[in-house]
Order: sequence, then C-alpha cells, then structure tokens
Amino acid sequence: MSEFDKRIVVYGAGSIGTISGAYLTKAYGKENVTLVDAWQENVDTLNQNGAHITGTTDLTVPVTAVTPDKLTGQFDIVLLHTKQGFNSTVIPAIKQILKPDGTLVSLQNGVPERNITKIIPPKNVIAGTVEFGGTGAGPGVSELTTEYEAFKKSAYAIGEVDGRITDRIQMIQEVLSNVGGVTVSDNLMGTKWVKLLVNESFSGLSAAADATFGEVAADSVGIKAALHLIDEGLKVGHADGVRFALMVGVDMNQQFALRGDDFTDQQIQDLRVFIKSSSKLKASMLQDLYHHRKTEINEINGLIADTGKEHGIPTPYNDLIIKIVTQAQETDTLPKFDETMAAFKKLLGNHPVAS
Ligand SMILES: CC(C)(CO)C(=O)C(=O)O
Repeated sequence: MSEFDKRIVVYGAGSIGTISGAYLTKAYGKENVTLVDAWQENVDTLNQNGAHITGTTDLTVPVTAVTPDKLTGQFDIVLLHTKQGFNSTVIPAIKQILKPDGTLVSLQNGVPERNITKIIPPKNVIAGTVEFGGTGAGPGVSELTTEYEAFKKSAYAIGEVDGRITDRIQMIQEVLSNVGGVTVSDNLMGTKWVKLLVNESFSGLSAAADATFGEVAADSVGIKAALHLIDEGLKVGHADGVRFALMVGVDMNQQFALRGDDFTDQQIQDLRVFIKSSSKLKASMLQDLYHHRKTEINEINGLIADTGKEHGIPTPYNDLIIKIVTQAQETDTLPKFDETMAAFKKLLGNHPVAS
C-alpha cells in the first residue's frame, strides 16, 4: 500500500464521490487520497467517523476530507464527481492543484469535456462515466443502490478524449478497479452518450416522478416513456454523428430503437432486464430536488432537446421531462408519480411514435 506514489483527490464527496473515495482510501491509504467537499458538516463527519457505505454493501473506511479552500499541494489524479453546474469555479480550482503531468478524470453526466478542456489542457484530461448509483444518507454516509455484483463488474467506463489506449488510461483503470469494474473505451463520446441515454430516460423519469428506476420500469406507462426517451436520444445522437458505445454489453440501438409503429413486448421485457440491477437507484436529479438544489436537467434532457432542435428532430418526451423537473425546481416542490404518469400516458396516446 505504502509503495503507491500517486496522490489522488476525489473532488465532490456526495453520494457517488463518497463511495469512490471510500474504496480508493481502503486501497491506497488516507495519506494518498483526499476527499473534497464544500459541505462542512459532511467533511467533519467524514474525518470523525470515516466514509460509511450502506445499501448493497456495508463498509466504513477512515478517510481524509477537506473543504475546497483547505486543499493545498499538487496531485497526480483528480476524480471529478461534482455537478456540471459548479464547473465555472471547480475547474479553475482543480487547475491550481493538478500536477503539470497530472490527470483529471471527468466523470460528470452529460458531455462537459469540450468546456473543461478550454481551461485544463486536453493532455491532462481523460473522461468517463459512472455506472453505479448512490443515494446520500446524511453527512458521511452514502447508500450504494446498485446490486453489489453489478457494481463490481461495471462501476466506470473511461477513455482518452482521442480514444487511444495509453499507459495512462491503463494506470487509471488499475486505480479505479479498486472501486469496481472499469471498462476502457476507445470511443469516449459514444460512451458519454450511451450513459446520457440512461440519464435522460431513467434519471429523467425518476426525477419527474419521484420514483426509483425500478418503480419507473414496473409501471406500464413508465417503461414505454423510457423507451421513447431512449429512442429520441438515439435519433438525436445519430443525427449529431455519435457512434453509441455498448453499455454493459448492450447495443442500445439494436435493442431499444423504435422500429415500426410501436415498441414490441420483447423490447419492454429487455429494457426491464437491462435496468434490473439498478432498480433501487434514485436519480441524482431527484436527490437534488429533495435537497432544494439546482438539478442537471439542462445538461441532461436539455442537451437532447437542444441538439434535437439543431437537427430538426422533435423530442416531445424529453420536453415533458424538462417541463416537469423545471417546474418542480422552480416551485421547490416534488413531482407526483401519478400526475407524471398521467401526463406521459396522454403523450403516448397523442404521439405513440416519437417520429
Ligand atoms: C444513473 C445514475 C444514478 C448513475 O450514477 C446517474 O448518473 C444519475 O442519476 O445522475
């Protein structure tokens, strides 16, 4: 353990960062790994009680945590786990603490890499996706909501921005393997976009209906709406030149694109199987609504709707998610499952085909 000579920062110790930070600290020691979070009570509790992971596992690891203003020194690896909405302050702050040959691993939802590399040189940036879920359970505690076996098999997908398989990407793969399974992608944009499909469908519906992914999938309207959302994302992505990567071995286009007038029963069944290991997940956008925080609706469903507009592709299902979540955010209320499903049922009736 002590031979490890890299200093790691986990920037953002929310529901996901706490899990990453706990496992990395367990592997490399608290002298090599620092968790950074703006919430003072969270930082204090992490330092006093350690990072406590509940849910599909049970683990407590003593960790080092600081607020961003207390982070000093230079680091080799920074895992970016904060929300895109904070990038205008977070990315310049990371630039100050990243070694000249250090690596920022951007793990945010959406596709923020173009803007990040305007501030941090592209040679210092790799990117990826988080494929597990966590729900914040108070300061210092995060509930792992993905089934443990699925998490150990597939926790992150990472890649160089230009898709090369380098020594560096293999080194980061080895580091992150201490948390869970890591896929190396030679098609990073395809990887970010395939995660976006999950976010704009299940995370969008989870936030818009105050529900877990499993509750959305079990509902006959919810699962159909999810298929339409995925189909819109596929159409928009294809028009934008995206080559979608596989997600946990699944070709989303082959399995879930709309062919003909309506989705088949097989597609409904396949989507339920695909999302099963994530049944307990609550979207981070929903957790944002619980905690009166701004959601990533513009960076997730908004990205699909805006890119759709650029290419003249209608996105009525994404538009409805945006409407419901934005309204909840603006009025500081929680959407109601039945009302959301009724609104989607109407849309399914009016526009059974996403066109
Ligand atoms: C799908 C999930 C839960 C995975 O971390 C996510 O990215 C989100 O809702 O923000």
